[in-house]
Amino acid sequence: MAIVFFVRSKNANILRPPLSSIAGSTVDQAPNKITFFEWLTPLVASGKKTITIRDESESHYVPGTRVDVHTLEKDEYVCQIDIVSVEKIGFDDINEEHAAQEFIPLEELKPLIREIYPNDQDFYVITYTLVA
Ligand SMILES: CC(=O)Nc1ccn([C@H]2C[C@H](O)[C@@H](CO)O2)c(=O)n1
Repeated sequence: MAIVFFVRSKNANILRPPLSSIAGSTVDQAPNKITFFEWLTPLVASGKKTITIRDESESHYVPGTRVDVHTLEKDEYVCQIDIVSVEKIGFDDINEEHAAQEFIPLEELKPLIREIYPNDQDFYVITYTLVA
């Protein structure tokens, strides 16, 4: 059983859970590394690509945390990103807006996701910002 202590916000007279226990993932346990296919890393490092769509096993990133980006193939460090949000999405709901944020045409993005994850229906849109 998890016990969550509430703290009084400095800015408002409301009680909120401490940031370390929001959404079931704690900042302490948050992953601090993400890998991308090497061919995609220039898009991440230039700030052109601002989301990635992953399966449940790679969905445990925590908004507000900073993550090191490495290449999948050689595990080379590329840059850092700050996680903004992690939102569940069905494969059928992936649309042109996601494609623009992925910086990949939709007609390429959906087959790519299907190739990586042949059997999944549920995915997670991880939105991030490049750390300057
Ligand atoms: C291990 C693994 O699956 N790594 C992945 C998965 C996906 N991507 C990219 C490809 C697309 O841009 C989006 C959508 O899945 O994420 C990746 O770079 N590495």
